[in-house]
Amino acid sequence: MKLSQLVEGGGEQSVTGFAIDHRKVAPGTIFGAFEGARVNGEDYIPAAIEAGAVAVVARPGARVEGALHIRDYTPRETFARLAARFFAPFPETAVAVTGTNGKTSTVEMTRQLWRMAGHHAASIGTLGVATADERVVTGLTTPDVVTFLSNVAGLAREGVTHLAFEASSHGLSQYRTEGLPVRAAAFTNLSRDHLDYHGDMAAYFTAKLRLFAQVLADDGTAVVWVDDANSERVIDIARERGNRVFTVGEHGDDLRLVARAPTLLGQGLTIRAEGVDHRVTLPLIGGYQAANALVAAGLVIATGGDVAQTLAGLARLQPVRGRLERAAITAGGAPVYVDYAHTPDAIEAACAALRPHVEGRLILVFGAGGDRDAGKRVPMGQAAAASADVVIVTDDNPRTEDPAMIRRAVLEGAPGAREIGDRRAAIATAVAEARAGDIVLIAGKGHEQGQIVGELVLPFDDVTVAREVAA
Ligand SMILES: CC(=O)N[C@H]1[C@@H](OP(=O)(O)OP(=O)(O)OC[C@H]2O[C@@H](n3ccc(=O)[nH]c3=O)[C@H](O)[C@@H]2O)O[C@H](CO)[C@@H](O)[C@@H]1O[C@H](C)C(=O)N[C@@H](C)C(=O)N[C@H](CCC(=O)O)C(=O)O
Ligand SMILES: Nc1ncnc2c1ncn2[C@@H]1O[C@H](COP(=O)(O)OP(=O)(O)OP(=O)(O)O)[C@@H](O)[C@H]1O
Ligand SMILES: N[C@H](CCC[C@H](N)C(=O)O)C(=O)O
Ligand SMILES: [Mg+2]
Repeated sequence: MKLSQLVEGGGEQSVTGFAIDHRKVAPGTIFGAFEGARVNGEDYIPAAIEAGAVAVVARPGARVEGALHIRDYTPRETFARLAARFFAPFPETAVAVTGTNGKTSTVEMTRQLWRMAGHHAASIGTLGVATADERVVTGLTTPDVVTFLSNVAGLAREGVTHLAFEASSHGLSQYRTEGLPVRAAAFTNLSRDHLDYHGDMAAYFTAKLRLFAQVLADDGTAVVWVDDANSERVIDIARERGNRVFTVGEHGDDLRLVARAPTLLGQGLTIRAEGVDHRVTLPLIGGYQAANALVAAGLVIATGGDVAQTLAGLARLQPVRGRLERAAITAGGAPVYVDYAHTPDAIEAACAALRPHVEGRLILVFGAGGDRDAGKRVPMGQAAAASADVVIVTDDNPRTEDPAMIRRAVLEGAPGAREIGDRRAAIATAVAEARAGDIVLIAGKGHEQGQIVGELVLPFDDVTVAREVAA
């Protein structure tokens, strides 16, 4: 592709790729120079040009000498749109999911439902880039724009026609997924997280709302979990733009959860759609998993899926890695679950999911991450104290912070809790103390394969450790 084909004023040079990191620039690259949270990418413009950049997308005030300056006050957006034109074509049906909790679960379930309907489907999110056959980990929930668009194009080349991806608030505010037509966008819920990055709840919500205000295609559908206090805002935005709105939940108009009854290994759901009641047994426990399954079904139906077939498919959903995953049974006969709850709301939801199955005590092991929203630590402690019977506070990715200080904040919210910093020892204690009728919940790390201490990632997997100490 020639530069002139991408931008007005561009010359006849060949464009060979896109980069947002000057270290990845090769001859023919278009470089995106953005102000970041850590450094200013504009400082690397000379080095990028030295390495062969033919054009630089940057703010009008940036100094660009020796390459075409593509000027824009929101350079990330322009960069993404140009990159999308370069990387296209993409899968014809792409849908996005945002919300504080439930994105990974929903995109995984959407992919599974599409596959059951015979589509070649993929998902992109915290668990990586996944198709029915393989999974490649990217490290971020919403990868950077170049990684994202090149992967999406790669999926299309492999024959993928249906893609569900997670739109994190960081990803939305950094325009990591712009330029790809989004046929349907889902909202799961909003609660406290990431205020270290966004500052306050209003800014955090605004970042998420951009999915509906700007990213969703003009003729796309907003799929909204209506039983969240913040859903009304999402619906208002979609209506103002003239988008179709598809509501899901106990108060949903399109998929109404009429009844939900926990069974030993799952739950019976009655879902009303187009005036007809569909009864399905979801093979997953917990209200939150029912919610995510319904939103996934909403996305599939909103993009052309058959209602009865899609709802019937819910009965065949496979568990999502690290989300209420049953890891082991203790010698005393208590089941041990691993879950990815790392917000106050998620801790409450994960405990509520298990509560109907607890005859004795719910024993919770969890911690809060370092270099992340410090303000969620006390509320996480409070949620734990209110939802579990025995609470053990431990470490979860202290990163560059002092783990004892993180635990102290969590314990402020859960004064009756025990403190065992070493995560393996904490899990071992919970497992040893559990009796028949109790349930152990290990929260916060889910699928994660490491404990991040300083700059080091020490191998650690809650499921494996639970099995080892329960053996
Ligand atoms: C806070 C945050 O979102 N940071 C991400 C973001 O950084 P940034 O744009 O602020 O970048 P910066 O490091 O200040 O650098 C500015 C610019 O200079 C460029 N640069 C920088 C250094 C250099 O030598 N040369 C160079 O060109 C960078 O590529 C960047 O474009 O862009 C970087 C490049 O794509 C990401 O690697 C980085 O993720 C960091 C590692 C991170 O930890 N992100 C987490 C918080 C995150 O994004 N999480 C969300 C949500 C998680 C969830 O709850 O699901 C996610 O989607 O994963
Ligand atoms: N719909 C929901 N309502 C409340 N809590 C939920 C919901 N879905 C998931 N959770 C909780 O959040 C945890 C993380 O779920 P999931 O990974 O699907 O969310 P996510 O939005 O992708 O998270 P992340 O922001 O880390 O990417 C789950 O393990 C569970 O404890
Ligand atoms: N994507 C989330 C995951 C947090 C998981 C928890 N284990 C932690 O490290 O806080 C984040 O980066 O904030
Ligand atoms: Mg996720």
